[in-house]
Amino acid sequence: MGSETTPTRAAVRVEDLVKTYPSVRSKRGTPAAPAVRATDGICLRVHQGEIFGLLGPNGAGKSTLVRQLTGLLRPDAGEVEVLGHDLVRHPERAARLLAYLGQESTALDELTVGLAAETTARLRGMETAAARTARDEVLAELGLTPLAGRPLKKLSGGQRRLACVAAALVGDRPLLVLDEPTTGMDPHARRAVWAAVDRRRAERGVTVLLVTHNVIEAETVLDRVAVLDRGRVIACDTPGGLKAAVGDEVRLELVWRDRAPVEIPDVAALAAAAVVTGRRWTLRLPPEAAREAVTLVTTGEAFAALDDFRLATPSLEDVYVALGGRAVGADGVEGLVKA
Ligand SMILES: Nc1ncnc2c1ncn2[C@@H]1O[C@H](COP(=O)(O)OP(=O)(O)OP(=O)(O)O)[C@@H](O)[C@H]1O
Repeated sequence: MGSETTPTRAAVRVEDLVKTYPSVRSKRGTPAAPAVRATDGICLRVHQGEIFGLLGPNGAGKSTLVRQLTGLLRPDAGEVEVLGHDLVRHPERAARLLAYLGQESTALDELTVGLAAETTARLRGMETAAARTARDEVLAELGLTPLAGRPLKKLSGGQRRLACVAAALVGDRPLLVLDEPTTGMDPHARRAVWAAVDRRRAERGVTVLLVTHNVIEAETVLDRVAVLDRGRVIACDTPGGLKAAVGDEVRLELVWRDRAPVEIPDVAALAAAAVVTGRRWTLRLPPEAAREAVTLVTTGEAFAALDDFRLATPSLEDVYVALGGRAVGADGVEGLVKA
């Protein structure tokens, strides 16, 4: 008995969640907007203490899903349970269970950074003295102490976002729902955010549900990730598991100095398999074929025309492309990949 592992408790359980935004009738000069099924039968389990990511293209339904999870948007059908509480029947319980950082948060704009954190802590039930201690701790943790007296509306985009993260972190909620929390932040601020999140997970078993477009960040912070597309979960696994699912192909990126030497027949053959973006070619090849391609482009005439090359094992971005044909840039910019 002692050797058996106890099943991890689900912090979040979502069952067959559906939300359709109704159609909007046409008005003079504007076309009618059809109904949109933004979440289409989503089922998810997020374990306690997990950092769980939602990844997917624009309009996939991520924000709609998290707004339903946080009790802000009533689903048409389905179940949402957070730490054993039914949030479809009792959406008012969400405030006690979770902290939600939405994509656009202007509610705190008039307050100073210090007051935003302190007021949020008070609203979450802390006494004044405890709220002030929590405020000072979180501002120090995120490097915001020098900005404590500045109103949020007078900060830069990244600083304001960091102040909103500070407000989300005070008050010790067991579930943090963060919709693109690090947008606009510099690497220093991003690291401070992830260190603060990790500390709460390690010390208090906090669960984190994170919406992100940044696949590189996702690879480094997430325990598991669900990929959403058109309101459905199309894959759910660890980043490693998802990458294994795309096979053992490696990615070869070639950047040509001026133009690719396609008059060399072997280079022309590579071109046929490449995704071409200006001077950059991206190829996905079995390891042996990738080795041959590297030999080809690093010798003779082809090498003279080559500016740079990179060989990499699959990334989450490759998983994404393999799953849906869309690419997400490390900077969060999306585009359709022409196969
Ligand atoms: N209030 C609304 N009324 C009508 N349609 C909406 C509304 N909000 C979102 N939608 C539509 O629902 C779909 C899902 O939108 P949602 O904002 O959930 O996507 P998302 O994955 O969060 O996208 P992004 O990555 O751009 O933030 C989209 O087609 C969107 O146009």
